[in-house]
Amino acid sequence: MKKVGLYFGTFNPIHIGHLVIANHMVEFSDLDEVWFVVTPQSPFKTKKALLDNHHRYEMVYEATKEYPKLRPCKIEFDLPQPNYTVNTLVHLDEKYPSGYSFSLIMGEDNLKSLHKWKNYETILENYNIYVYPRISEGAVESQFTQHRSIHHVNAPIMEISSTFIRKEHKKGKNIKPMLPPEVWTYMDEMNFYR
Ligand SMILES: Nc1ncnc2c1ncn2[C@@H]1O[C@H](COP(=O)(O)OP(=O)(O)OP(=O)(O)O)[C@@H](O)[C@H]1O
Ligand SMILES: O=C(O)c1ccc[n+]([C@@H]2O[C@H](COP(=O)([O-])O)[C@@H](O)[C@H]2O)c1
Repeated sequence: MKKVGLYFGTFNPIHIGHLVIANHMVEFSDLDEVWFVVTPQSPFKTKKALLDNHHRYEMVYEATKEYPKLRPCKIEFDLPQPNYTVNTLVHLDEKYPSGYSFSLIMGEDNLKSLHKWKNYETILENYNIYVYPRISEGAVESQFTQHRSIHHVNAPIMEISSTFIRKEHKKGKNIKPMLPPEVWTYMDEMNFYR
């Protein structure tokens, strides 16, 4: 049975914060692989400045191609939008009926809003969630603090965001060290976020 951690995000673009977390999860938890699930439309986000799905996927592909345990995943491209994670999980279980066991990966910031996710109780009943630390406001709801499906992994804190990268790149600042080199090259050649 292959244990797969699903790391959902818009990845607009993927940056080294994402990559460090995913690699840490795969090296220091019982997960065998991490799949970056590129989300066309996150339920809590607007589509502003959102690159086409295929470009975001391509950047995830470029960022992960030298890491055999990290993989890009486009399963949500053909699912209804906005993309509710619970629907995607059902779809993945149908597509991979045996040999795979899926879990979620999320930052502590997302755990703080998990009670607003569609059918979050169903998610917790059926899937484990691996949580990494993240600096953020607010508190984790008490229902989640001792939950049997929630596992904390002490990954490094990397406070980089795609929003910052897009904004500062547009202003002409050098944001190259925050991106995997292949992503920087692709983004630069394609003139993204200018
Ligand atoms: N530096 C980081 N360290 C750890 N987790 C992160 C980091 N940046 C984003 N994440 C988390 O990774 C997941 C995927 O990231 P996503 O691309 O959706 O967000 P983002 O990088 O914050 O983008 P944006 O700034 O465009 O909102 C989200 O759950 C997000 O909270
Ligand atoms: O299913 C939901 O209700 C739901 C609500 C908010 C976010 N999500 C998922 O969590 C991912 C990260 O969310 P965000 O807003 O931090 O980018 C996003 O890409 C979605 O796949 C899912």
